[in-house]
Amino acid sequence: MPTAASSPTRPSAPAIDIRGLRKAYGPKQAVDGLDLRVERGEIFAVLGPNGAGKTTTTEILSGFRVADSGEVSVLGADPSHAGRAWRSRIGVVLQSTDDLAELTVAELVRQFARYYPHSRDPDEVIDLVGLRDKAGVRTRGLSGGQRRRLDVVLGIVGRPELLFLDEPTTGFDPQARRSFWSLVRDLRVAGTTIWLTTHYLDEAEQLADRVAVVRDGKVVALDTPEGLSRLTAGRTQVRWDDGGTVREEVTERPTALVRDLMRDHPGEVPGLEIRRPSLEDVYLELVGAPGQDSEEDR
Ligand SMILES: Nc1ncnc2c1ncn2[C@@H]1O[C@H](COP(=O)(O)OP(=O)(O)OP(=O)(O)O)[C@@H](O)[C@H]1O
Repeated sequence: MPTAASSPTRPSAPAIDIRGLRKAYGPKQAVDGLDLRVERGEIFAVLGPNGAGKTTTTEILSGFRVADSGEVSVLGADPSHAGRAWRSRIGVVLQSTDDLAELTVAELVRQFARYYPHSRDPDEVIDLVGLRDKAGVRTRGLSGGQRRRLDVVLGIVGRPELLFLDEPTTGFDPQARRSFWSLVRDLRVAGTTIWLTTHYLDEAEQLADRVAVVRDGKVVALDTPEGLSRLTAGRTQVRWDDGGTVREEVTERPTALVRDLMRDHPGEVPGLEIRRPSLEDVYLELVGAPGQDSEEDR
């Protein structure tokens, strides 16, 4: 574990502090004035659709890409100028790594472990993600989901204080996702701060202490998963058949509305449906429903 001397960040300082972050690719503003603060020890999810700017932000925070403007502090340092000691304190699982395909899983993990001063036992970490029976297989022979699990091993073998996971469970089957989630929770219990980007709502809901919903490079909502769910509170859809026409009202007082409908319709209210919007409805409202034009498609 890092000593106080190797860890210049004050315990109360955030793990990540982002102010006014911007990054464009030509005319495309991928990150458009992002402000975020991630506390130490939390699992922070960045949830958004394809093209929302999640990968670009993660690459800037982990020192793989330089921002156009804004201030970024990660474990007390500017990632674009941070050195080897800083890098040994973070773990990164970016999308689509394709390195050293001729090495076996065990050889690659051992090689990575040597880069870090306080690395974990390579065999133990390989076990942890269920790749023990693939330890002797060349990495190019792995399936997509197995390769992703190997990426995760490479991200955590250095025992990072802060772990970046960019859409880590893409290509996982449901069982692998569940065991990955439990691994992430264990890492948090061990004190690791986790930055997790995802476009899976259930993943953010299951894992995150707080969730930033991003769209077009901006934060459109930031709260705990429960707080985001509360955005649906007080909004109930009541539908009924009004002489052959389907009517719908969104109301904070569904009981009163139904009472009025019962008065107008002695017996059954035709086609009565009452529905509270789910968290998914709220998310789609925030980021735009599938198929709806986003900046990416324009
Ligand atoms: N190297 C690049 N050159 C040009 N445009 C890019 C580049 N990388 C990303 N973009 C564009 O910037 C926007 C944000 O992309 P980014 O990959 O950061 O989003 P994302 O939220 O991670 O999406 P995904 O979930 O698809 O990975 C997109 O419109 C993307 O097409």
